[in-house]
Amino acid sequence: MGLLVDGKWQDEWYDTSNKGKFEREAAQLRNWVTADGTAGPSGVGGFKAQSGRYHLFVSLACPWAHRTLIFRTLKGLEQHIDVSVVSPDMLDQGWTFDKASGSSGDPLYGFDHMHQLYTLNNDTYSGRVTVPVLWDKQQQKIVSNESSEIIRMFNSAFNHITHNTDDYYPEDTRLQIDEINEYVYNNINNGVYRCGFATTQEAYEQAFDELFAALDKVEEILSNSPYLVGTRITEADWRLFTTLIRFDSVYHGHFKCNRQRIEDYPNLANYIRALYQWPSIAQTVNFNHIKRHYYYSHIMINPNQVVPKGPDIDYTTPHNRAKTK
Ligand SMILES: N[C@@H](CCC(=O)N[C@@H](CS)C(=O)NCC(=O)O)C(=O)O
Repeated sequence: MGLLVDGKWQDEWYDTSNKGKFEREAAQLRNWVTADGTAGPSGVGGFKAQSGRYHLFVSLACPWAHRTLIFRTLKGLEQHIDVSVVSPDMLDQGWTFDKASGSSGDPLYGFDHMHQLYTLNNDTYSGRVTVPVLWDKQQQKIVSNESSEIIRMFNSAFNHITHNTDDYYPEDTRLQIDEINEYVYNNINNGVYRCGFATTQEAYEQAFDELFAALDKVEEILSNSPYLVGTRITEADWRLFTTLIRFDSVYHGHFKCNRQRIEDYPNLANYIRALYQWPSIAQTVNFNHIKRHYYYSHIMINPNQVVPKGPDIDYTTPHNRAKTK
């Protein structure tokens, strides 16, 4: 685990010097692929949607990268955007393309490490080397390393190429989607990390209480509504899903999020199955990479790197949720 400082790799754990709290660094590379190549809400223009031009780098373990894989599948972008998978083991060199430990390798440059891609993009980059990364093969540049924005690009920028007009961020519910995203991000998506990476009892307990209050709240919402925002599935559901699917296998034990499991929430247990069983979604979920990454890479938390065998949860069993697109 480490970061780049002026383009040089340094092996360093997260800084929790603010009262033991884990504070996630904001993603820095924020350009947008758009249908016509004009600039998006941030960054510079010049990234026009074209088949075969962009490459997605992901970890199958990472919940943020998982969002982008889900949107690539939902929006029929598989033939238009290739993917490389990093090894689940993120140790002193950060993410690697080591095929022996489960990476698909780097087909573009044959790099060994993800940080080499970041320094190819900018040889004086300072910051964390995170996945996902959306790479522009034409300009040899990182378009974006922010998953919430990559999924918005995938949602609409390539529609004229794929003719898939499914919309997971519909105009009429954007305000509600943004509002629930913010809440779920702070308390659940990032909330589990705030529990797991806290280095004081106080910081952990605060994150823990906020996490379970938020899970109670989404359980309540889902008792009255098929999805987080009304009757249609939206990006808010997919963003929640990638945390829920890792919860019982990893966050409950490794990150000490153990008041209860997702399986113990009646609505969430059914909802997680409805999303898991959504066409082509199960193939984006890899429990081997998920468990291996967290338990083997976070030596600060699990110094002996032993990966638990359980739990044994079957997400293919029937659920009671209506299926409405
Ligand atoms: N804001 C980013 C966060 C991505 C992120 O933190 N990814 C983690 C993997 S789950 C990572 O690459 N961490 C490496 C590090 O922090 O050094 C996004 O949503 O895309």
